[in-house]
Amino acid sequence: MGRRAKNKQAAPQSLAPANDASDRPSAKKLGKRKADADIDAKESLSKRPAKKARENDERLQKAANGKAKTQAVEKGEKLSKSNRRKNQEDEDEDDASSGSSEGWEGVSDDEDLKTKAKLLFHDSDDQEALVGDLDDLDMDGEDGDDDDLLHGPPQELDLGSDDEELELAPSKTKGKKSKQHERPTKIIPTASDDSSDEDEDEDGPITMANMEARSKALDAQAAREAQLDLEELQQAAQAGEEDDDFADEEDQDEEMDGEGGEAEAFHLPTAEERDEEKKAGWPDVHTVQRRMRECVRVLGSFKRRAASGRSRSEYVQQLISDIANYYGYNEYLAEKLFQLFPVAEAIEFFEANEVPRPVTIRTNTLRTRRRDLAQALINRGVNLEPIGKWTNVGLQVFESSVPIGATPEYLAGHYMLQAASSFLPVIALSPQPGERVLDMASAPGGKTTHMAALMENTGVVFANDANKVRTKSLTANVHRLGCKNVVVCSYDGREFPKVIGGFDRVLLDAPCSGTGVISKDASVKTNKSERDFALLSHLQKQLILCAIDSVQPDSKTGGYLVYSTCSVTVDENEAVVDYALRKRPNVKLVDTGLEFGRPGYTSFRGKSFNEKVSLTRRFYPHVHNMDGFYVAKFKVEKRQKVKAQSDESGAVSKGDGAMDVDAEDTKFDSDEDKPYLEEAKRKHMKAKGLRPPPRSKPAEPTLISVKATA
Ligand SMILES: C[S@@+](CC[C@H](N)C(=O)[O-])C[C@H]1O[C@@H](n2cnc3c(N)ncnc32)[C@H](O)[C@@H]1O
Repeated sequence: MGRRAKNKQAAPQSLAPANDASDRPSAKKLGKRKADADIDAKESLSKRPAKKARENDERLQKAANGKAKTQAVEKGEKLSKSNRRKNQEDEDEDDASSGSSEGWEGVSDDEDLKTKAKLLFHDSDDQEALVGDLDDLDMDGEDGDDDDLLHGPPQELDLGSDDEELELAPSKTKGKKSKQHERPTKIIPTASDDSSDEDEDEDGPITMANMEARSKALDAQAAREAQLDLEELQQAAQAGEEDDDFADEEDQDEEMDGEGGEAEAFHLPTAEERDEEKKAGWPDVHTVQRRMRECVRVLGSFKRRAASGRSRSEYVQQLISDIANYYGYNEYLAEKLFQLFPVAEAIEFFEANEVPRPVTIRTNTLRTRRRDLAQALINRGVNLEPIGKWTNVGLQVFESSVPIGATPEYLAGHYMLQAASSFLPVIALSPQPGERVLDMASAPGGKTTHMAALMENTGVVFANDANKVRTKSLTANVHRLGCKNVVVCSYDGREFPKVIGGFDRVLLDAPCSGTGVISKDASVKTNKSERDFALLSHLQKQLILCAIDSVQPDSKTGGYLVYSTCSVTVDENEAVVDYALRKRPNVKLVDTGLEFGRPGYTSFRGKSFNEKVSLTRRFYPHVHNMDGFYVAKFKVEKRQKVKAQSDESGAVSKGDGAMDVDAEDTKFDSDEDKPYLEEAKRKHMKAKGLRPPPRSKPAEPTLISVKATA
């Protein structure tokens, strides 16, 4: 348990811009934080984009006064996890969104899958490695985390999950009167975000009558926000390097501290000192905070601020080590996540993982309309608002006097409790009425039921999940929501398209590490190792090839695959997509059609990916105030086996519009992952005090699809 995790659980964070113009890090949070709790609380609020700080200064001040009190108490104490949760509940009596995911988790049983996978791949060379992998997962099972690994993060699965579990979800506001003006942050900034408390009172609660007008106002506000963001970005670009501006502020702060005689010169521990410190026990939380702040500051302007003789990597190492300690991650994962962002932004990401995401529901349009649902829930004392203009079925719940997972409307299937990020892959896939669609890893069915609704209960959705136990909650949700076009089945996804193929569209919401949903399942912080990522990536690569092969390229209306995960790591996202592009030249990436999200990486730490990977989209808790998520959309075209033909001049040409596809080259390539898997296994054995076998000789490099150009 990290210092941060022990000591602090803030209220839901700043408003998150939905447009890409504002997809940049806001003020450098940690750098601004003082150990002083009051200031810390204010700064937590200051994470709002600068324009909001300008426009909402008064409102923020008010809010800060309230929050600072609570946080001051929290800061000073070391709380156990349960105490922390309790504290959060008390603190958030007025905060309907916080902590509500607790207790929704579906616990899955992977026995079936493991047995099945062993049977399935017993005969196949390609799959041998996988059988080994699953055995390895068994070893992990000793640590109790193989369930996650095989079945994806439970918290992602919770969000549309089992009824009983939802009913357990505590309503933080039970018995409290709905107070529109005290609502927490929202996923998308809207008109009311920028209005003062008085404005909000004037607007009053949402009713059926004013909902449309309110929606329009939200859209207009979002457009204004986008414009402001753009202006801000332009100003920032003109003003020069942001980090330096920020650092200057810090310098001033420090000078002031110095005047008060409080500032001490910062000493970056050496590697030996760090080791000693670890043995002796970590320094107090204030020291760690200060050190992190200093490291961020120095790394923001290294040449100017670094102590002489100290390298950048020393600061980075210290910072990662402190992040791991402070937020409670294993160092491997802390480093992996840290590497995804610029330094100051990384801190924002880790901070965001300490804060619950807003509670959101998806209207089931098979049963009701959003405005009718909203009105019915408002009448029950639920305080809610449309999520944003990018979805016409989502509602964000701010507070509720009834358990949101047990209202008559919920039981009648009028809505699904579902994370906003989970809407995205379905919006991207955009299944059409009358189509044949496969949801390859579908339990507990949040996305399946969304697709069934978009298809207006026509056509057919094959909802598959390898885990039989989990298909029970899937079936329950399918029934509750009145989906009549869904066929539930339970195969290992890697059996498709042998089981059945020829789909107009396929969704592969892949089993993943869950690094995007750490705020819901903190166990991810410590139970994911290098080996897990290697195994998961391997499984995801196998699944994606099967998903591609299950799409009907001739489909008159579709021919699409959407690949998604609730993880932010490159191994599970861009690397998998890039692999699919290499192995299946008959697919291409297309625009997801999603209005926001950051582009996928085209290069990352020395690895280069297909440049079209920038069409894929990344979503982050600290940027979009939704779970970390990744979405890629492929168009599958006809496979053409065209051998290269030399023209008369001897030059090699391809057939008209054809791709070079060689059956051998496009099989799943276990060899590609083999070294990583082996290395991971060696490390695992070493960690267990076992002697790893000698490294096998690296295989001769193989030629990939180069027949035409050879
Ligand atoms: C991220 S969850 C899916 C969530 C689901 N799409 C939803 O929206 O409710 C991943 C799912 O993959 C399933 N799974 C794991 N390995 C699988 C495999 N080899 N084939 C098919 N499904 C698998 C897990 O049981 C888990 O339910």
